[in-house]
Amino acid sequence: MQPFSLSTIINHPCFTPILLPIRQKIIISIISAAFAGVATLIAYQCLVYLVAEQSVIWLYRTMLFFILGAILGGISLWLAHNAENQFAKQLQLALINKALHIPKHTLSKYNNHSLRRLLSEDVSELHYMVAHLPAELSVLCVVPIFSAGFLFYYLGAKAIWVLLPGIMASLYYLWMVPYINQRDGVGRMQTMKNMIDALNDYTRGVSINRIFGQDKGALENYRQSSDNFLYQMNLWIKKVVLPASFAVSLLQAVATFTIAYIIAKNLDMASLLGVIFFSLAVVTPALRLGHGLDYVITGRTAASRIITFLSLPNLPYGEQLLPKVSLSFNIKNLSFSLENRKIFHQLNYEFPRGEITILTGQSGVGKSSLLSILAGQEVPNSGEVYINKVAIYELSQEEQKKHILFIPQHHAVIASSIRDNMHLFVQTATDIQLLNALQKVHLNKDLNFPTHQLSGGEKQRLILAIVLLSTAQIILLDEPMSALDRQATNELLALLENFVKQHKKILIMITHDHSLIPKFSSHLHLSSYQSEGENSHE
Ligand SMILES: Nc1ncnc2c1ncn2[C@@H]1O[C@H](COP(=O)(O)OP(=O)(O)OP(=O)(O)O)[C@@H](O)[C@H]1O
Repeated sequence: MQPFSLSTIINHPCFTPILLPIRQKIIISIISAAFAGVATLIAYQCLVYLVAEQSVIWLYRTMLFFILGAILGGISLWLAHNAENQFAKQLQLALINKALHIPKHTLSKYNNHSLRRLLSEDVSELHYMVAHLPAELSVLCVVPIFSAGFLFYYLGAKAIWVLLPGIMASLYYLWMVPYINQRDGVGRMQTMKNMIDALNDYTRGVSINRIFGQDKGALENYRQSSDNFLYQMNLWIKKVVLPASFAVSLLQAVATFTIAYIIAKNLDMASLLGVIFFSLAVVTPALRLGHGLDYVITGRTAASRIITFLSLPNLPYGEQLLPKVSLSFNIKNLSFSLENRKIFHQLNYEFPRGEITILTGQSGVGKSSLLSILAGQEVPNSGEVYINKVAIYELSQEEQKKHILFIPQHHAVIASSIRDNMHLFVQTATDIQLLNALQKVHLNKDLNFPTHQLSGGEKQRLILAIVLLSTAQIILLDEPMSALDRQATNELLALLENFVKQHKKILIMITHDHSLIPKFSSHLHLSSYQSEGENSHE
């Protein structure tokens, strides 16, 4: 992806609401940085007078302006970092918020690794652009002008000769180095990406690689790509870093010193010192900025990824509220396609209250997709999901969450304690209530028990305990008993049936177990749209 330009990033509607609150701090930081630069230059001038007159008053003035420069520089840095922290926090919240509001299949295009990268690495890669770049640009505008002014004061028109090496070094640093960098940058970035990918593949796949005896191969991949990365970095140091540092030290410092000495040798010692100070000071802001330009390139790439994510369309939400009792739940003419492939077409069904509805159909037919649509987490192409005759997208997200408990097939249990997992769904339940629910599903574990040590069947029991505690009227479960044996399935189904009947809930459950079909009077069967042209229900 071609990174967006800086002006597109700053003016993008996703970024402006996050940048606006920190605008004031950034402006004050920019002004403080410029004044800090000027105060330091004045301190240099006082130093020249101190050398010339050797009086205490110039010593005090020199100290005063150096201290003033340091204080203003400190204020500038503090404000910029404070603003950047605020910016990073708001940006992370915006990203998390976006992840909660986009359709499920859009979110599934981002794996855990790329989501984590967006939230952590990409946000921190904007650090330089927010906390340093504005101040460095302002110093680059102000300090060279003042330095040149002082030089003209000492040398008149001849100052142009002493300025030349500084100007050339600055141009080399700000134009040539980024050009060379960019020319080789894509290859270098690719090598770095290969190495990170190899590392991620290795760490992510370590347990699977062990099963297939591929762990040595994965490690070898990582070793090769890190060797390649080292080779590329050494090449970059040879081609870019060394010539740049030679240019800066020889061209700027040595040439400036020589020219300044030749031109100003008739001046007194103090003025010669002034000439050298100010001609060296011309280039300092350019060096600082030049060093940061690398971060601007990576920052622009990170910002482009963030903007692309924040621009994804949200799920539709409304403001409607629902009554607490007597819910009806039905779908009307529901059709859904993914990547231009029709999954199901014109589905109609009324889900009865106080009963379990089972949802069946062969693998890949669209059962999980239908469940996501029923939960309001996916948008159908046409048709509606109605709760109490209100279309689901007219409800607010909070209202949907209040009335619907949706537990997808994967990722339903997070790696933490049993208590944490239960509190995710039922925040107000006491420990006694949690333990009661666990007891009903025959999961005899402590609330602090780590969930990564639970078996597949035990995780499903934990989910069912959560269902028993939930106050939601509509419960959507994706294969909740697939890891349980026949006896446990029958016991837990009986428990669920009672619970649903007693509390007049609507429970829809995907199953591949066809022996369960006769047990339930409400049954929605999805057939493949491609092979049969329509979906059926019983
Ligand atoms: N994020 C996605 N992007 C594109 N296609 C997808 C995505 N998720 C699922 N699909 C496709 O949509 C179709 C329906 O998938 P879905 O998971 O709803 O089927 P399912 O009936 O629940 O399958 P299973 O019983 O195997 O869990 C499948 O063919 C699947 O390949």
